[in-house]
This record gives sequence, structure tokens and C-alpha cells, in this order.
Amino acid sequence: MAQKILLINGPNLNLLGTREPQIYGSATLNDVVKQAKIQASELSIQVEAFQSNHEGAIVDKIQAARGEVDAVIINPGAFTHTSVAIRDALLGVGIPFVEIHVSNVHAREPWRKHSYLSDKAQAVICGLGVFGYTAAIEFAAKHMKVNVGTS
Ligand SMILES: O=C(O)[C@@H]1C=C(O)[C@@H](O)[C@H](O)C1
Repeated sequence: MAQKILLINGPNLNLLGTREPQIYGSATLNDVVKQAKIQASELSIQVEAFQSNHEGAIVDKIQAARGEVDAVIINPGAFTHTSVAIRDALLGVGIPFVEIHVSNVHAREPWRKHSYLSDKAQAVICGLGVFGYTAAIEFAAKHMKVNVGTS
């Protein structure tokens, strides 16, 4: 049976493509999700995509994923820098996760350098643009107990 990855995008990532393109590029969130699903399907992995501008909705989604997915790939958006609740939810359900940022957060405002998730992430990807999502799925498939190619 195809293994499953939950792809979570946080606040304002629904604006990808039109939001500060000099920082985030021109690809839309739909482009990202479409590419992720194609890539994952070639690895016999299912991707469920979720986006919310609301912290509690992201927490609820993470909690509901317990026992349902093998890995989480999360771009928490601004909640990266603020959310103990999302950290606690990820630790609470015990699902391994990859943290991703489209931009290089370490080359931006100082307060973007801190993440409430990074020390618990299997990997942190930032600054690769939307290719970071491709890298995250490849990493998850190879290193996060997602059984690739099994039926
Ligand atoms: O680069 C990104 O994908 C992250 C996206 C956001 O919305 C910002 O609040 C983060 O600071 C960076």
C-alpha cells in the first residue's frame, strides 16, 4: 500500500506566486502541491496537502494525522518563529517531520533565524526555493521509514 506523507503549509503560503516574488519566487502553492504529488506517486507514496492561516487548525491537522501518515513535511510560515503549540503537536503525535522554508531564513531579519521546530526536525531545508519541497519528499522517501515501492 502506498505510504503517506502529510504536507503542511502555514500562513500566507497560499499567496505563493504573488507574495514577494523576489523572496518566494513565482510558483504558486498549487504548483508546489501538484509537483509534490507527481513526484511522490512515482515513489509509490501518497501526499496529502494541507494549508491553513490558523495555528489551531494546523495543530488539529497534526493531531488527526497520528497513526495515519509516515512523515510530515511542514512549512510553518511565520508560526516557525512563534508556535510552541505546533512544536508540541508534532512531538505529541510522534510523527517524524521535515521543516522546510522557501527562503533562506538565516539571511533575513534576525528574528527569522529562530525556529521552535528545528531542533526536533529530521531535517531542515531552507533557501532552495520551492525545490525545497522536492528535496523534502526525496529525503522522506529515503530516510523516514516511508516504504518506497512496496504494494
Ligand atoms: O521561507 C519560507 O517559506 C517561510 C515563510 C514565511 O511565511 C515566513 O514567515 C518565514 O519566515 C519563512
